[in-house]
Amino acid sequence: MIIGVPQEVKNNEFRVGLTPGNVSGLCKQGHSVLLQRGAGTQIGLTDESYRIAGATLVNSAAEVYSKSEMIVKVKEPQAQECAMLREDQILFTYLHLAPDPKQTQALIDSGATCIAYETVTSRCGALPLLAPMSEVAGRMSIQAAASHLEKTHGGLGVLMAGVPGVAPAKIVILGAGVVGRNALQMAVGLGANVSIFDRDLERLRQIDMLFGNRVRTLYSDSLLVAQEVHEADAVIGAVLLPGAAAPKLVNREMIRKMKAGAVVVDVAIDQGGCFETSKPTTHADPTYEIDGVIHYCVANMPGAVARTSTFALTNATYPFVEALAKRGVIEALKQDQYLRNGLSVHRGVLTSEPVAMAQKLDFVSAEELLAA
Ligand SMILES: NC(=O)C1=CN([C@@H]2O[C@H](COP(=O)(O)OP(=O)(O)OC[C@H]3O[C@@H](n4cnc5c(N)ncnc54)[C@H](O)[C@@H]3O)[C@@H](O)[C@H]2O)C=CC1
Ligand SMILES: CC(=O)C(=O)O
Ligand SMILES: [Mg+2]
Repeated sequence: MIIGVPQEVKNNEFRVGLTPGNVSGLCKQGHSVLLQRGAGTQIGLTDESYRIAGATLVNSAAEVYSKSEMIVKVKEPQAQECAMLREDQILFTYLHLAPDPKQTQALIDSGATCIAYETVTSRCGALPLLAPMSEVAGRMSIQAAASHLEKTHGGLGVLMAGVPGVAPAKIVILGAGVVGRNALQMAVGLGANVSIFDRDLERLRQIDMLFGNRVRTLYSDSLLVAQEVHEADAVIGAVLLPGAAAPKLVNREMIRKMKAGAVVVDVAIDQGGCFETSKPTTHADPTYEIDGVIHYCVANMPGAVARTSTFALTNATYPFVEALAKRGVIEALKQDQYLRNGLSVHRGVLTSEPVAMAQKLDFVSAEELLAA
């Protein structure tokens, strides 16, 4: 198979879909890789290292898209990228379609087969291609909160850890999944006063066993969320209903009642965000203020630590790239129900039920469509 890797075009996005090691593995199996020149240069993955691994370097994204049978990338395709997709092509990347009707329509119109990293599942129902970036973003969320709590960044002027005689910051984490648990680990490490919410009691039990009374585990009840958010110095939004639009746990009224200079970091922004006041921001301009509360809503947080993130992401995605290249998309999807859970759009048909529900569209399940 001819596999194409374009350079990412989203704001301050320096991750790459495949590493030189991945390229070498694919070429040894008889596949060809077309890589846009410069795709990894910014993170120390030189064109020369890709060339030695076996990639053919091309000058433009247009050339990658026009000659490849499968496009492997990182972020959801931007409008100019959707326009280059073809009917017989496979797109393997993050999509985050639920809050994005324009991209959904563009992918349907393209006729391509589009598989979303974020809804591929594992045997136990986890999200193995989302998890590594959630680990990165979860850890970064506390760095972002700590930095924006500083006065020079518009914050309250609070040191996350406090000092002897002065209390540490109060951090509230909404969601105890991968993002939430990684945020928790960092916040506890810094000595913050942390509360974490979820509806999954098993997750809260595991946290309780690990952290004991250093952390408050709380069931996600709206009154309790309102009370904790009111008292918080920083709130991390980390909830997810896989594939669907994020539930809004914090409304405008709750934001208005927060302290001036408090910070909200809405990691769930890629699925529409869990604060009513959230809107996507970029690394170039990561924050805005509403009712005195600093909002950090960067939809590609791991892009800031793109070298770490590229290796973490491709460690998880590469086995699926191999399977798609070896078997072809139809056989790979038929043989692997977990990969099939990632299928979102196939030859002009939407196959994701949560996206269909979020956008009031029709869908056909992947099973039904592939059997036809
Ligand atoms: N902004 C960015 O750069 C990045 C964003 N993300 C996003 O972060 C979000 C979280 O991802 P993960 O932690 O991997 O998901 P996850 O599935 O591991 O965890 C989500 C948690 O939310 C909980 N939850 C659902 N509804 C809830 C409610 N009403 N109240 C409390 N908890 C609730 C679930 O029980 C689950 O434990 C996703 O939207 C993901 O796409 C992930 C990586 C990077
Ligand atoms: C998951 C995601 O949106 C990201 O890594 O950018
Ligand atoms: Mg206020």
